[in-house]
Amino acid sequence: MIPLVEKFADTDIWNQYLDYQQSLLGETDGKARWFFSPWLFVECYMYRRIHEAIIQSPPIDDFDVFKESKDQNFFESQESVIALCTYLQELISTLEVLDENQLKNEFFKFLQISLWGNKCDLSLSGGETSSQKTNIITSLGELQAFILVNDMEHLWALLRPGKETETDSAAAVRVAIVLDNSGFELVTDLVLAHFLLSSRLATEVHFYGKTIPWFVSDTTRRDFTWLVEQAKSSSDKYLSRCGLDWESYLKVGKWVYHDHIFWTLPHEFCAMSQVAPDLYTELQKAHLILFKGDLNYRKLTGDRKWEFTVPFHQALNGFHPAPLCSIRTLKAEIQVGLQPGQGEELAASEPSWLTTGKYGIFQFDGPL
Ligand SMILES: O=P(O)(O)OC[C@H]1O[C@](O)(CO)[C@@H](O)[C@@H]1O
Ligand SMILES: [Mn+2]
Repeated sequence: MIPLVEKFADTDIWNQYLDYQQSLLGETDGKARWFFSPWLFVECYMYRRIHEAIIQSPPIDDFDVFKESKDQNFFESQESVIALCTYLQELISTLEVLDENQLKNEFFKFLQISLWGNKCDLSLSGGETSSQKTNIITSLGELQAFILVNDMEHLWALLRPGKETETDSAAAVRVAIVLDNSGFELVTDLVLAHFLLSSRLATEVHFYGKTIPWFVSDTTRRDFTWLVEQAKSSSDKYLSRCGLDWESYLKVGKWVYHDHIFWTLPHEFCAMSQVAPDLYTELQKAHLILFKGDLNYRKLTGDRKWEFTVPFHQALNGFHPAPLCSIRTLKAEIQVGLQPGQGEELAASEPSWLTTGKYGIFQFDGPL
């Protein structure tokens, strides 16, 4: 693990972190290196080194090596994307007549769509195609059995109409979504955000993406804008309707896209208030923060070898800008907040339960 040389916004922080990792090693350990240093660190470092190679190579210094596969994932998921947008637009026209229970059911549906959308990342599949080919809405029922931690009720309690915390019905309700993968997963997140606004469960949604190409399929500002443009220019009337709505949400500021270098640093999130206090302050403005995906979960929990039953709140190690929820399919060998015996039982019947993306969680850490 050699220091970064090319001057970039995060170069110094990265090199300090390399020194820090080296300082954790004993005299006989040698240099920090692949297969020896913590996986979270070396894996992030690999993607940052790819970026270093690119920025050292004008005129392709803003080339995104993963762009083509991200775009392909979106195109290959067309049918599912259209099915989702059709469902959403038709639902919106009936929203006024839904009672509270029906609204809650729809909210839960969009949350689950966003959860299973996280199966579609390109890092786990080694860059091989990982698009969504079936209609996810009709599969939600059978997938429910694979949700290991389900705190959706807490999210409802936090956002539902007439919630206890509501003093002024016109008050702003900000939901933050820390994005993960572009392509199909991003569509599921946008559809969820669209539903939140249309149903007035939220008044503004803030998205957080990556400043550089990351873990193959993660969303950058360019991916985000590209996807909205693609939707807009689609020949499908529901998808193009969604694209137009998304564009206008962005224009009027009901949707805001933010990037910050912190998301592509190797630090766990409990270091955010120190390393990126401005971002921490920004997140504190949210009523609820949704963290999408596996890598965010690893960073939330510090990617440590926690016991399965350790409370989520403890694993967060003081990270609590606002009530937050991880929405993640399991792809890495870490999981906290399970019932006693739950992890052991799964391990006995299915040794790869932690890494295949088959299982999912909605894991919530509420108001303090
Ligand atoms: O896109 P996600 O859900 O963060 O998944 C990425 C995951 O894939 C891997 O790169 C490989 O399993 C993990 O390191 C990482 O946590
Ligand atoms: Mn990802």
